[in-house]
Amino acid sequence: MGEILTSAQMRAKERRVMQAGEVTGLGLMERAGQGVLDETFRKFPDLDKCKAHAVVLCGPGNNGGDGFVIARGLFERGWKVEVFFWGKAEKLSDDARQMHDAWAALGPIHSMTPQSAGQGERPTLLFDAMFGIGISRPIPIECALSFHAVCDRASGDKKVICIAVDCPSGVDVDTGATLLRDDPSRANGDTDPRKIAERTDLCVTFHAPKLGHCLAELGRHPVAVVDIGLDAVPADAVIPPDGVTRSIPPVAPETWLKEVTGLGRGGHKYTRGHALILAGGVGKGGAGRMAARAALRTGAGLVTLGVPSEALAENAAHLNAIMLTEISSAKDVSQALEDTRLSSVCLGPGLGVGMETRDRVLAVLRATASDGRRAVLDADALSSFADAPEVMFEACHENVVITPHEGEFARLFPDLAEKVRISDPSKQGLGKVEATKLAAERLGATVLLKGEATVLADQRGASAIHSALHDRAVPWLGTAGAGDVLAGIIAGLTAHQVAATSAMIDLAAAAVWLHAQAARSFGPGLIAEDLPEQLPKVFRECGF
Ligand SMILES: NC(=O)C1=CN([C@@H]2O[C@H](COP(=O)(O)OP(=O)(O)OC[C@H]3O[C@@H](n4cnc5c(N)ncnc54)[C@H](O)[C@@H]3O)[C@@H](O)[C@H]2O)[C@@H](O)CC1
Ligand SMILES: [K+]
Repeated sequence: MGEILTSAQMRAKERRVMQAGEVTGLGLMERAGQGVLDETFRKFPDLDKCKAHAVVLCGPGNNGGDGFVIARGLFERGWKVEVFFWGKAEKLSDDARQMHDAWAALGPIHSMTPQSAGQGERPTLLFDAMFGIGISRPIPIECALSFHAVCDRASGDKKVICIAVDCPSGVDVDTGATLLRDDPSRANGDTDPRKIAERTDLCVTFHAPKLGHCLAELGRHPVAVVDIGLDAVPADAVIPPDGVTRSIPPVAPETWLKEVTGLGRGGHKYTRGHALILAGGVGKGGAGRMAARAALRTGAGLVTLGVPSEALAENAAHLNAIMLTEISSAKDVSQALEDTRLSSVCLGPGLGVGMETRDRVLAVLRATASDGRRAVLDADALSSFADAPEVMFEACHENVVITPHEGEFARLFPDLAEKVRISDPSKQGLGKVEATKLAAERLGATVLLKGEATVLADQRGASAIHSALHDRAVPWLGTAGAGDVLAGIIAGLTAHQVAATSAMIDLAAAAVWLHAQAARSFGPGLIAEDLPEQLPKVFRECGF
């Protein structure tokens, strides 16, 4: 699939497929409930050896309808099932009502309160079918407390396995954050009982992951996606292609990588381009050298490191295949870039924060503004504009990518970063994807916001998420200099002539994937210097 949807896109898709007469709401609900059960038994194969006892918490919307299907499915497997319901049967949608009644013919439906839910023996499984993608405000506290009451039942010695139906109740799937009420007595909402996502062991969603499933806040537990028959209508009949956030890597990463980067297509060192990396002064050149090495390992035909005159000797002692040139000022930058064989530029790592760096960035942006050459701005190149981000926005163009971490992002886009911290939708909070898209629009270029979940967006509205979570987690990538290497990989990929027709966001996404793949391939103990050295193995594994 490779697409990540918003809740609105998912609803649009459901409506369209139902209108086309391909499925009914009832059919979707049946498949959804059965799909959750199938995934649960697949992910926890020893369940049949456990005590066959489950609790299902059903809410007032269609998420609750899925819960009644799950209850029936478990009953048919011979499980003891307790169902608690929050809401009124007469207010349920027709579909959920039918599922409610089908369960009522098999077993009792208890009204959901923390007291009632806390009675009895701890079950093996707890299904959270209280609220799904339909919430717009924090969930009732009684529902959250009922969930915890089941988990904390006194009798029983095993931890309850918690399965979230579509999403943990109370989570805004567009942002991945739990919707909380402003409560001054609770600092940062840390102890708000509505944060039930932290107790979730598996989340089973439908058709495609939603944005929040791929972001770190919600993405701490595994997410399974089940097919409920919505592929009958092609996605592009419903959602404009650039409106869909793409999942990186897509289903066939090797083919995608070849297409986007042109790597493995042959050529010689000149067609593979020439990357210029600017490095800092005496004793500050390590970051730039690592970026340069990464650019060379990524396949740039030639790489030149530009350093101030006083740092030439130090760098000469470290470099062999990488060439060295003196760049001591913004004027030198402009002069160097008069050589149009230099096809990409990377600056920021180790450059130092200040006016000098700012002038160099502006010189690069001017020189590359209209000739298709690519520029990567990272680290100090970004922080140098903290006082006047609009100066950078003004000079940026579509062949630029900026690669901030959250701190650098907040320096350039303080208003957007602030909104990402707001979890109350009535106060107009923003998800990380939306914030990155707005930043890219403001910048007129590609923004790559680094993190466990890296979010990319460009000036045309395209977006993508690379989620290094669960089975793709690489915590050891959080090491000094790893960001410098990423900037270098982008410079290497964008230097190639064959990559000239690829959009910046695609090349940046390919770089993020290669970077994480190199870290995964090396494993724990990784230091940034290992990353470029690991790339040949990654390329070999891709079949280049
Ligand atoms: N045909 C469909 O639309 C399908 C929907 N499915 C399920 O349906 C879910 C979406 O259903 P709904 O749109 O009914 O939404 P939800 O079931 O997520 O919840 C919405 C219900 O809760 C109420 N509500 C929302 N926020 C509340 C709050 N903070 N406090 C109290 N009540 C609140 C709403 O008034 C509504 O009754 C999906 O997550 C999925 O689980 C699946 O069955 C697949 C098919
Ligand atoms: K749920």
